[in-house]
Amino acid sequence: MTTKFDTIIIGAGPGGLAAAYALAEQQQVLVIENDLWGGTCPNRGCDPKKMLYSAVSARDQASQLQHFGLSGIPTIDWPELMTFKRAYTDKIPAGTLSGLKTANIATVHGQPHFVAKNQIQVAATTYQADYFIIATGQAPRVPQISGSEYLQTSNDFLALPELPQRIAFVGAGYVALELANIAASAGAEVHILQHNQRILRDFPEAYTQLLSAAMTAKGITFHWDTELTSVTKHADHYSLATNTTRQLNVDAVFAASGRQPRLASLELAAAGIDATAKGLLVNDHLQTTNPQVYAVGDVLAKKQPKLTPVAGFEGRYVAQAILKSTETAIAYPPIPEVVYASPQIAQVGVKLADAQQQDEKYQVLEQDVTQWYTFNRIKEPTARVTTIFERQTKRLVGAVVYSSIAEELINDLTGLMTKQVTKDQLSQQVMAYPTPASDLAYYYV
Ligand SMILES: Cc1cc2nc3c(=O)[nH]c(=O)nc-3n(C[C@H](O)[C@H](O)[C@H](O)COP(=O)(O)OP(=O)(O)OC[C@H]3O[C@@H](n4cnc5c(N)ncnc54)[C@H](O)[C@@H]3O)c2cc1C
Ligand SMILES: NC(=O)c1ccc[n+]([C@@H]2O[C@H](COP(=O)([O-])OP(=O)(O)OC[C@H]3O[C@@H](n4cnc5c(N)ncnc54)[C@H](O)[C@@H]3O)[C@@H](O)[C@H]2O)c1
Repeated sequence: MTTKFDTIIIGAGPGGLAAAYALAEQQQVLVIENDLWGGTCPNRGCDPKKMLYSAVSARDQASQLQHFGLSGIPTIDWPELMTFKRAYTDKIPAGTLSGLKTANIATVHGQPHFVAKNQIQVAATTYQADYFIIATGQAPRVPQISGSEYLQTSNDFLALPELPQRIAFVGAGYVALELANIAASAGAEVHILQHNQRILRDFPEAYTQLLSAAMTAKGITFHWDTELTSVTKHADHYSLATNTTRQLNVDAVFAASGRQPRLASLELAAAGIDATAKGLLVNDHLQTTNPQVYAVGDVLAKKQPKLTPVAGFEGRYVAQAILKSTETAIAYPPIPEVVYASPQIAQVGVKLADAQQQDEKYQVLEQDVTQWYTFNRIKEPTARVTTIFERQTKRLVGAVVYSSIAEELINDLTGLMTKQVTKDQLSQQVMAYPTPASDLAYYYV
């Protein structure tokens, strides 16, 4: 049996779904998913992580305000926190599926593979389309070492019914730091094994050092220059051997050393699509080496950060390209990145290291804002904001924020950057006071 659609989308995460809804107004669209409808972000990523983080950030605020009107630091009840998380995540797959059906988008659950340039097969059915969009995202990469079968991933962490007492994370990127912070706040003994001496390699080192010091002060142990070489299971714990003489005994160990594109089993060669270990190769219109097949989201080999809003932006762009309502190359706006630790680190636009190397082009304003009213009111131990301006135009082109309210501030700064708002224009706007936004003019040169 062959069934014909205008566009077939593989993967029902934020990227695939954004494209599906944008196309469905004018096209017959099929979405194929082989796991959870909704994808990583709402099921096993951003959203459940941040539900756990809600309790952590409330606890952080309470501990900062000890002796400033609050006494007693709340404790985190892990099983209750997980029930709170599940009340959200359990509804995602069915809710996503019903949204697709309401929008008249056809759905198939199963494992697809290409059989020709314009045909894909799921079980016994072959589906044909004018266009395809691959939006299959990434999966955690698990190091292939002796005992790797005992390594868990972020998927497992976000579903832990009980919090293990002693936990190790391998890697010191987004996933390791955010989950380690949650585990430590909830009362676990936490170890981070990092193969070099650098956390969050894309963020400025001066800021990441502040974060690793804050996490160390919270009781998290960083094992620098440490590579996990094997995991051995014992009756009631795991022992971790490393390249150093140190051996570590823990109750759970999580691989957080990066993610890899989910492409196996799609049989890309049958459709003439090229990929590397980093993901699908696309041109600046997000077409793969088969021009009828587009790709969006985390599955791309790209320099932009692999984040939910980026996947959604790409999904909407590809829908426009397929509907012929745009012929121009994709133009990404400034993309804010936030690491939800305690505190948060956020950045957007021109990287601080690049700006510092090009003094003739950029003016950098670095401010320790700890004593400013906004941060003092909530007793932040340390808060920093750096803004970067293009000298010639005086335009705000980049920012870095280290604070528990970095997520709000970086969005405000990203909005100003995207709309190219000058200091004079900003002074024409009245902000509610006192709020983080009412400080914005002070971040301008
Ligand atoms: C722990 C964690 C926390 C995160 N936190 C944040 C955050 O705070 N903010 C943020 O912006 N980003 C965050 N991210 C990243 C974010 O989840 C991704 O950028 C986003 O989900 C990418 O969307 P996508 O549609 O490209 O891929 P995905 O969301 O991964 O969706 C891909 C879909 O394709 C399906 N699929 C895969 N292979 C096939 C196949 N062969 N056939 C059919 N279907 C297939 C998958 O099952 C999945 O449903 C986090 C990620 C993780 C792991
Ligand atoms: N807040 C957010 O927006 C958020 C949160 C979580 C995840 N994410 C997304 O998910 C992606 C994946 O996150 P991640 O933390 O898994 O990856 P990452 O790339 O951020 O970090 C990987 C870490 O593993 C280390 N590493 C790399 N190779 C290794 C090896 N062979 N052995 C040991 N360690 C090794 C790296 O030095 C780094 O510390 C992020 O890049 C981001 O796109 C975003």
